[in-house]
Amino acid sequence: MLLRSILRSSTGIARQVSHITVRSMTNQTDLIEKAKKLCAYAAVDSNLDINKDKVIGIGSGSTVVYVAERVGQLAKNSGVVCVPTGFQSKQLIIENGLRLGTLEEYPEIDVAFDGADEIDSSLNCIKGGGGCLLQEKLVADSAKRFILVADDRKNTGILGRHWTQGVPIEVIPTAYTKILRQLKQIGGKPTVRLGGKAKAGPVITDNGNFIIDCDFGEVPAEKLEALNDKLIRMVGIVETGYFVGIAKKAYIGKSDGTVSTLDV
Ligand SMILES: O=C[C@H](O)[C@H](O)[C@H](O)COP(=O)(O)O
Repeated sequence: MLLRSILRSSTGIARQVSHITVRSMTNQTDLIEKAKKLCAYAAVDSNLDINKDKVIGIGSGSTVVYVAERVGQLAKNSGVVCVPTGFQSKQLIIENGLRLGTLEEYPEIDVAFDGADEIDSSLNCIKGGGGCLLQEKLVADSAKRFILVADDRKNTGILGRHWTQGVPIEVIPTAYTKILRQLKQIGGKPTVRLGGKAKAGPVITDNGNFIIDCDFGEVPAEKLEALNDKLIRMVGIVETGYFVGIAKKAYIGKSDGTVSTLDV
C-alpha cells in the first residue's frame, strides 16, 4: 500500500518535471525564433533602400525565412529582383511574391542577406550547415554589401567554439576519399555528411556534390585565411564554408528582444 502510493506520487512528480521541461524548452525555442525574426527585420529595415537597391541576394536557412518575409512586405511590387542561394531560397522568393532572378542575369547584387552557423569578432563566419555553401558564397561574393543575420548563440567571437561539427566543405564526389586523407594530414577530423533517416548515403548539394564536415577545433581569425587557402588549393574541393572577410555588418538577435549590430 505504502509502496504503491510512493510509486504513484513519484510518477506524478516525473510527469510534472517532464511537463515543466517541455514547457521551458518551448519557451526557449520561442525566444530563439523571436530573436531570428527581430534581427532579420532590423537588417532589412536598415539596409534595404528600394529606391536604390534593385538586385537583392536572399540566403538560406531558418533566419533568412524572416528576411524574405520582410523584403516581401517592403518590395513586393517595386520591381526589385531577388537572386537565390539554393532551392529553399528560391521557394522563399516565390512564396513572398518577389521577382526571381539568376546570378547569370544579375552578376552584381546590391545587397545580400544571409544567416550563419557561427560568427567571429571580425565577422568571418561558418556557413553551410544546411548544405548551401557554394551558391551562398557566389551570391555573397557578388554582393556590394553582404549582411549577416543570426541569433545570439552564433555570435561566439571565434569559429569552432559553438559550431563543433566542423566547417562544411563541398567536394566533387569522385574526390571525396582523396580529400578525406588530405584533411586528416593537415590535422582535421573530417566526416562525410550523411542523409541519416532521410537518405541512405551522402547528402547531395544543389550542385550535385558531397559535403565533408571537418573539425579543426577553434580557429582564431588571424589563422583563418591561411587555413582556407590551404583547403581551396586541394584539388576536388569546390568551396569551403569559411566566409573570410566578406561580411561587413551583422545583426544579432537576442532572447531579451533586442538586436545588436556588429560592424568591421
Ligand atoms: O547552408 C545553410 C546556410 O549557410 C545557413 O545560412 C546557415 O546554416 C544558418 O542557418 P540558420 O539561420 O537556420 O541557423
